[in-house]
Parts: sequence; structure tokens; C-alpha cells
Amino acid sequence: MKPLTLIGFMGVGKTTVGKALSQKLGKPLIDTDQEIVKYEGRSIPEIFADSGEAYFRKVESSILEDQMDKDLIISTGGGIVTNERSREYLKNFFHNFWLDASLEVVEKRISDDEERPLWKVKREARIELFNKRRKLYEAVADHRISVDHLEVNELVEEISKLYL
Ligand SMILES: Nc1ncnc2c1ncn2[C@@H]1O[C@H](COP(=O)(O)OP(=O)(O)OP(=O)(O)O)[C@@H](O)[C@H]1O
Ligand SMILES: O=C(O)C1=C[C@@H](O)[C@@H](O)[C@H](O)C1
Ligand SMILES: [Mg+2]
Repeated sequence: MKPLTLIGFMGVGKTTVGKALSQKLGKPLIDTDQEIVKYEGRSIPEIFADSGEAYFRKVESSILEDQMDKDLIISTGGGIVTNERSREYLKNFFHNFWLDASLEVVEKRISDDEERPLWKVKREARIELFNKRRKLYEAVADHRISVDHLEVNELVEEISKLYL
């Protein structure tokens, strides 16, 4: 069975749903953002500021690679799909659930979050990023789940049914 991944834009609920799914399915959860912070011993904004996004993506990709063939759930960072190597790993070795939210819902959930450097830009740039990213999630997703009107437990039910 391929490991289950949750992919999607910042704030759609990957970490939150990942935790609940992990309990329901009795499988461990790996959150790639948390793994990077642990491995680097510094925060995401610090990594972006001091080493750059490209470095962050490399570490993110090798953490993803380490999870292949493991029986677990992975909540990914919102930008994992921007890296070609990560996209190839996802497509070939993981079972990918795209949590898809409208921009309005995302904005409500993550307004003024200091932990997400790519969100701290002008609104036009956020909209552009959001639209560009949707194409990348679509390219690797095995399933698209609309999250706007569903509670965490409803999402867990839907995903569990599809993860066979
Ligand atoms: N289905 C839901 N309904 C309502 N609120 C939700 C739902 N899922 C997540 N949230 C809330 O939205 C916020 C963002 O969730 P979360 O941190 O899990 O997103 P994420 O996709 O992991 O973001 P990132 O890509 O930045 O890691 C949290 O405050 C969480 O409680
Ligand atoms: O969408 C993104 O590019 C990011 C999302 C977060 O989960 C973190 O991985 C980081 O802030 C980058
Ligand atoms: Mg997260």
C-alpha cells in the first residue's frame, strides 16, 4: 500500500486532517514541515531567510523520499509540488489526496500567519500563487477533495473510504 499524502495550498487543513486521519487509521503521521524544522533546528521563516527557498525544497524532497514504502500518513508543506523531484516521487510512490479550498476560505484560515513566509506578500501575488499552485496539485493528485464545507471528521471519513 502506498503511503497516503495530503497535498494542497497553505491553510487548507493538511496538518489538522492528517492528525485526525492518523488516529482513525492507526497509522503514524509525518508532517514534512515539522520534520524540516526538527532536522534543521530552526524555524521555517529562518530557513527561508538564511538559506533560501531552493534549499528548503531540497530538504523537503529528501524527507519525502525517506517516506517511500512506509505505512504512514504524510501531511506535506503547501509548496512541495513546486519541486520537480518531489512531484515525480509523489506521482510514482504515493497515494495523493488534494485538499482543495477556495481562496476565500484559505484567507480566513491563515490571515497574518508569521510562520508562512510565502503568504506575507501583497494580495495580487497571493492570488497568482494560488492559481499557479492549483495546476501543480492537479498534476499529481489521485483524488481532489473540496474542503470548504466539510468538517475535519467528514473529511477523514471521505478520505478513508477512498484509500483502498
Ligand atoms: N475542515 C476544516 N474546517 C474548519 N477549519 C479547519 C479545517 N481544517 C483546518 N482548519 C483550520 O485551518 C487552519 C489551518 O490548518 P492547517 O495548519 O492544518 O493547514 P495546512 O494545510 O497544514 O497549512 P500549511 O500548508 O501552511 O502547513 C487551522 O487553524 C485549522 O484548525
Ligand atoms: O506553500 C508553501 O510554499 C509553503 C507552505 C508551508 O507549509 C511551508 O512548507 C512553507 O511555509 C512553504
Ligand atoms: Mg501544515
